Amino acid sequence: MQTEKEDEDDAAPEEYVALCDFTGSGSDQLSFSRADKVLVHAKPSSEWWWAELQAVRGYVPASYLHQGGAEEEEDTSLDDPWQDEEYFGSYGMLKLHLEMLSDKSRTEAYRQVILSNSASLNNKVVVDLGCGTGIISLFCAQLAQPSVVYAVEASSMAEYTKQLVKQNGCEDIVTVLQGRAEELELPEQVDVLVSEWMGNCLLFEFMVESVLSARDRWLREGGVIWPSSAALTLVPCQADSYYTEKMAFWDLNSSLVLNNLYLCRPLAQQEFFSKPKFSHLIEPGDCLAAPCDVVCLNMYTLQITDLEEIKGQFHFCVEKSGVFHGFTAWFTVHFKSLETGGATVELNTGPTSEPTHWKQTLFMLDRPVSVYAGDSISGTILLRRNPTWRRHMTVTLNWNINNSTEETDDCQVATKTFPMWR
Ligand SMILES: NC(=[NH2+])NCCC[C@H]1O[C@@H](n2cnc3c(N)ncnc32)[C@H](O)[C@@H]1O
Repeated sequence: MQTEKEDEDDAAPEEYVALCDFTGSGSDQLSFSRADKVLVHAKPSSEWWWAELQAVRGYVPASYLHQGGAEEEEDTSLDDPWQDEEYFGSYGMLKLHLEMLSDKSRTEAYRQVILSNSASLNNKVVVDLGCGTGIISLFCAQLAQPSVVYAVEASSMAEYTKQLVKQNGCEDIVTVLQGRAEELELPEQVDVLVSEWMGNCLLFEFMVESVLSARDRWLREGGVIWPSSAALTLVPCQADSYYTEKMAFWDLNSSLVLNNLYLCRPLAQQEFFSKPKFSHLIEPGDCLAAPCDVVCLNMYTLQITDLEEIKGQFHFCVEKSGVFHGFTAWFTVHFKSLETGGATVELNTGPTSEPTHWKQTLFMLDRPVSVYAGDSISGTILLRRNPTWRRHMTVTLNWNINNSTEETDDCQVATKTFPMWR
């Protein structure tokens, strides 16, 4: 990738600060750690710059660097790429815990896991990572006889969790440890690591990284992790009411104000369709094809580095003619039984299950397309983690539509990238 530019003696390199760690691949990429001061000598492209650190030169990803004076180094993006202050601050209040505890499917799935494995949990050492109010730890203590449950919780909710454990008579089994799992030590390895870590579109919040880090540090050889696997499912869908509400409203004379508001359409597209819609409830009848699992994660083998970019493929056969407004995504997690041959528990957040607090995630196309039974929609999905804001990602969908009708063999190819949220 060398150009004569990089070989020139530079006038004056610019100093940048690294926002997070970068491990170069290949001999011409320069590795660095968060907060390193990197000298940028040339910017041959918007994505890769030629830089120097401690007299070593190489290519660096521009998005990992931040230029600013001393005053800007106070910028939170340097100190808190995980936004932990805001993140754990929100979990220190009841709102999110009330939402999760009120989610019957979610809470009952975890209760079922403990109940159906109660015999095997006898005398086991369990850690509940991100225990919140401690409900899963209480299930363990009340429905089984583990020797100990370490309930790990970083937010200030842990103070109340300690009282809840005592109030429910479980203090001889459940030990609440307040702190980020990454900064805590447990007195022993564990037999079982259980956590409810799933975010919108499965990965948002990237709490999964904390689970994998805890697995690598605390789970003994042959130990069990719950959930044991996770799948992200996608389907092409109609979203007529959402489209009408947000976009058709601006068409001539369709809105209540009976004026020409047509010029607002590009604004509406940017404002309402450029990001995914969380908490979307898709009707089963809105699915234009059979859903497809596009990503499958094995929680025993998944590595933290795998989370940077996760790719999936799909091929949908349109089963009924309709309007292709977008894609809807949801996830399913499985809890393998501790007992050989025991039943696997499933928590499915899709449209054919009881709605959960996650509901589904809708990715709207810029323009709806009519599709007909027999057409096919195939392509790829790419979940790319944000190198700076570590709880965020972008979702890129590439698709092409193959019309089934003989007379036209036109194939419409398209792509769209959705930030979630940065
Ligand atoms: N399913 C989700 N999307 N969120 C539900 C679980 C999140 C709970 O885990 C806690 N939590 C999240 N990450 C951590 C961590 N690394 N260490 C300790 N507690 C954590 C967080 O404070 C909250 O109480």
